Amino acid sequence: MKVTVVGAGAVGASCAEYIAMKDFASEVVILDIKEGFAEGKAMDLMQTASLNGFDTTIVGTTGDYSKTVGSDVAVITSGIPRKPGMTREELIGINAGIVKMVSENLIAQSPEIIIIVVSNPMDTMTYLTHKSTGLPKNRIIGMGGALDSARFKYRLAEALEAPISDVDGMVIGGHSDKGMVPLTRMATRNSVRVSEFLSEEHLGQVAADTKVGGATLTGLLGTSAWYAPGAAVSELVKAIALDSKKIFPCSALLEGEYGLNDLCIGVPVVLGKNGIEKIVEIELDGAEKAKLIESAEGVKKTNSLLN
Ligand SMILES: NC(=O)c1ccc[n+]([C@@H]2O[C@H](COP(=O)([O-])OP(=O)(O)OC[C@H]3O[C@@H](n4cnc5c(N)ncnc54)[C@H](O)[C@@H]3O)[C@@H](O)[C@H]2O)c1
Ligand SMILES: O=C(O)C[C@H](O)C(=O)O
Repeated sequence: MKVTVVGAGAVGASCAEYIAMKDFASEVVILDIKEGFAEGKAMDLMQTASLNGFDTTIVGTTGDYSKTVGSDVAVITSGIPRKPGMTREELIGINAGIVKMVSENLIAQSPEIIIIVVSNPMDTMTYLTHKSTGLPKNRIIGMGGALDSARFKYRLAEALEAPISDVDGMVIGGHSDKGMVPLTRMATRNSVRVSEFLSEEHLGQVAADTKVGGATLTGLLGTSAWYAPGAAVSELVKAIALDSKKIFPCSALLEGEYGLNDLCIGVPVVLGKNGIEKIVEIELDGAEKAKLIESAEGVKKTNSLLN
């Protein structure tokens, strides 16, 4: 499997590192516009290969898309991150132009490519990629829910004082501070609903902390996070590479599912060699449905800013 990562910044480099460490890809190409930056990141990462025990070849390039030819999967991380106090939605002005141009360049070299969109505001950037490229809907995937769910599990484990490996849970909805929908009712600790252990108030706090997970880290770091985003992307790429049919919440183009149309938003999907192999419609209760609809309204409002 050949993977291209566009953007050699914090998230792009982290994606490339985790993909290489998991050792399922033959080649990772990192592309950036900053002269020499991707080449430097690729060389530095290649010098970890004998230490970390992987055989993936990592190549860097400054803007030469011919190096990406024949990629099976591309990850778009190019664009600006937010600073403390900003929302993801404020990034649309600069990032929309970048994501549109990058996706066109990728497809010109690799017509069969599967694209994973990471740049923010991610749901709107995923929608833009659908609208501007016309690729089949299974081949454009937005990464947000996998990260938000990892943060949800972190917060649940903290509240439960339990190991994270004992905890399961999922976040659907838009990848935004307000739009995320952590499914607290369905979250479990080793198959037992977490509501058996945590009060409604405590679970409400877990959900609130999960929703501002990205903003909290941006406040601490001065720029947005990269380790968990990179790890989340690597899991999606791995599921495609290994055709594993695992379920992740991803931003997918909806055409009636969940009663929603003409937007990309986080819902559970089955990932395999064809990208999104199935959108899974789970039974939501009234409150969860209402939150998802409100989240979709927020995403559509941001989509309306695309020109
Ligand atoms: N979806 C998610 O869950 C998630 C998680 C973390 C970050 N993000 C988003 O990912 C994006 C990248 O974040 P980061 O922290 O890596 O930023 P960063 O500034 O560290 O890196 C961005 C890189 O993109 C490059 N770039 C800009 N224009 C380009 C172009 N036209 N072609 C190729 N490269 C280009 C820049 O030179 C830079 O190296 C941001 O928009 C951020 O909000 C999304
Ligand atoms: O918070 C951000 O702006 C980056 C990313 O979407 C995240 O959730 O870490």
